[in-house]
Amino acid sequence: MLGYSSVMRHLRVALLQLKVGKSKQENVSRAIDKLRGIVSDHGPKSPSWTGKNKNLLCILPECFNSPYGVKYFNEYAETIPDGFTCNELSKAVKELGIYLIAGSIPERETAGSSTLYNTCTVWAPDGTIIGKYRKMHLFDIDIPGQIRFQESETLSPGNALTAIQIDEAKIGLGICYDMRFEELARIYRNDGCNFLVYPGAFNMTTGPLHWTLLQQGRATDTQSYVATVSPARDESSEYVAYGHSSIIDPWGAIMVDADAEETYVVKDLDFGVCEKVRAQIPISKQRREDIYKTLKVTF
Ligand SMILES: NC(=O)CC(=O)C(=O)O
Repeated sequence: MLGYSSVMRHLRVALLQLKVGKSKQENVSRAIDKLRGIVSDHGPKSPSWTGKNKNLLCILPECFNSPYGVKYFNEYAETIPDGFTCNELSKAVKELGIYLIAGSIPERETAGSSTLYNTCTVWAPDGTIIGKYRKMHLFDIDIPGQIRFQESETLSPGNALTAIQIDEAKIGLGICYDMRFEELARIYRNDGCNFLVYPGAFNMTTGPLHWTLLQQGRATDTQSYVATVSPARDESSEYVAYGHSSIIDPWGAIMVDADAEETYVVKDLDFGVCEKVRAQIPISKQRREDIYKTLKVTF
């Protein structure tokens, strides 16, 4: 019984920090080629498979089929699940036998509609979608002289949380700017999640300051694993992504940081660690909901 539960607690996770360019077809086929490479080196039939894992979960970056910029979203948007990108992903996960959190793509609500979202789809090895999440907090910031970005000029916010179960991992989804909102992570934690996944594309202003700090914060708050997946840094693009796709463990320690170039990283996550941290530092039982609820904010 002990052996069985320890087998089931491990999930192998691969983050693909993809180079994203202007051709949608090339972006999608490049992602799928890279996934083939990951599966051949780290999938269940590879020599590196530990025997502890049941499944391989691969994760793509935010906006992996389109340049990240408000002027591109309408041109690149597709309906889900019948657009080009979803068709290709469905075939790929079936061929490769993997779970896939497909970063995000610009989504058109229905054919002919002008309503667009920044949307993450989650795929099972049988080629079906098992989750869909629309970015809830839009990235609208203005730091004079550094960066102004207003996703709300072309995108609408999603209004629903999405959690999915893969083996022992209960995964709460967010996209990039969502990581700044601790309430979202708290709701996922309260709902039993032990893994938070944020495809993201921070930039060269906010990335060095906040990217790792926020992930460590969310991991420490929720005593969960946190993974982020960014596009690779491309100094020649209009929006320069920070890179540094990472996994943070439930203690808040950095397990892996992919730096800036196109690459992938693979880690085996043991969800027994969440239980240990939660038992040893039992903050979720020590929360003073009685005070938080009645506290009058006077400022
Ligand atoms: N791109 C984003 O959604 C968020 C970001 O870059 C930031 O919060 O900084």
